[in-house]
Amino acid sequence: MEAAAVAWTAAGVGMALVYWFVWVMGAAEVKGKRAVDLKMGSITNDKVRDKYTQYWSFFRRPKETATTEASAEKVPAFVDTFYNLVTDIYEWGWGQSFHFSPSLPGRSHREATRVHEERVSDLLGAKPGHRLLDVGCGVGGPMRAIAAHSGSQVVGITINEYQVNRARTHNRKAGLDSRCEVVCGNFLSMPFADASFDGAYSIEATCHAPRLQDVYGDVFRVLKPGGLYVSYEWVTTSLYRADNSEHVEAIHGIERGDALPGLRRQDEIASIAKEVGFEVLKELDLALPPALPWWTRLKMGRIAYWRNSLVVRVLTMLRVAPKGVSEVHEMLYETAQHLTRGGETGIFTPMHMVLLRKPAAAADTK
Ligand SMILES: C=C(CC[C@@H](C)[C@H]1CC[C@H]2C3=CC[C@H]4[C@H](C)[C@@H](O)CC[C@]4(C)[C@H]3CC[C@]12C)C(C)C
Ligand SMILES: C[S@@+](CC[C@H](N)C(=O)[O-])C[C@H]1O[C@@H](n2cnc3c(N)ncnc32)[C@H](O)[C@@H]1O
Repeated sequence: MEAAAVAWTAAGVGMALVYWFVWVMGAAEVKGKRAVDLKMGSITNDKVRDKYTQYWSFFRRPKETATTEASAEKVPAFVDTFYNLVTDIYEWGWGQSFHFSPSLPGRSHREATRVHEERVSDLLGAKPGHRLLDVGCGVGGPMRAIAAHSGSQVVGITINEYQVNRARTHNRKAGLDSRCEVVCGNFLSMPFADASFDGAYSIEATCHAPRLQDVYGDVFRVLKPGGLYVSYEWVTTSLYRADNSEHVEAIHGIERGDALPGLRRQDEIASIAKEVGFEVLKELDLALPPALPWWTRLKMGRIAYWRNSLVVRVLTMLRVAPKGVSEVHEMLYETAQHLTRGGETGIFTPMHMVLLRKPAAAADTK
């Protein structure tokens, strides 16, 4: 009798622990995504591993993906696959804004994220009546913050259909669907009319473009003359040394784990903007002091990543999550180490900000 009671108690405690670990601890803090709801975008469960393998073999040597025209053309499709694989994990472990921001003393990550997004809105001078373009909008965290802060209309574009659906759901839930619209498409050739936006922005998204000229050129085309464009770019800084193997390893690690066809140098951005016709009004690395490190959030998350990895394994074993999720999670964990290294050494920044203007007298097309 006593043995039975012990067994029942142990079973009860076990169940409670699993519940706590997976449903409670594994649940989104403020993010709206729980571990038990992890999907791999529009990839069916039986294809997750194959898709991950295909992704990995394509981006294994990131620099080569941009150098031949044939492989550069394939980049958007592989970026789409990447976001099918990672979107739910990002939402679960990070939130609805897929970018970094400088830490703010005494303020939460959520607040620091919002401040970084509102800065874009303020740089653009966004206001009610303006129609803004969000280039590479993810699931729309920045779009909702900017629409709420400025009162403007925002149209977002993403290559990934699954993100379109997530973003629309979040917009509806936030009561912002009348001011936030989401379109599935390629930002290298956008389905928008010439001179149809008052302003545009991209937050940590154009780094996926094999040629920055293509995306900047198309943003230039859809902006009204006099319209402003703000971009937060992922770049290597002047501290990066191509003959330093540690530097090379960190940068390759960042490129491989983030679907990047080769990072650009910080000093290339403004000249590319000018090449397509923009005036450069401001250029600043927002990660430089007095800004506090953006990578501390990644470092602080280590215990949570360990827990997440266990949760993902348990869910895969229980067949709640598809096979292959653990590999994707592991890849992200390694990417986080490379990003941290890039931040600590100062060879990489994810927030090189440029404020650009299409000249008032510019022709409507590039
Ligand atoms: C701009 C891009 C994405 C930037 C970041 C939002 C993401 C870069 C690396 C991601 C993560 C790394 C570790 C994950 C962790 C192992 C997991 O348990 C929970 C999610 C992570 C923290 C995940 C979250 C998003 C990132 C920080 C790129 C793609 C251009
Ligand atoms: C790291 S996420 C950033 C999302 C959003 N800006 C944010 O901060 O939350 C990069 C985004 O760029 C989009 N993207 C990448 N390449 C694209 C392309 N060729 N066309 C359209 N969107 C693209 C991805 O689908 C994703 O939504």
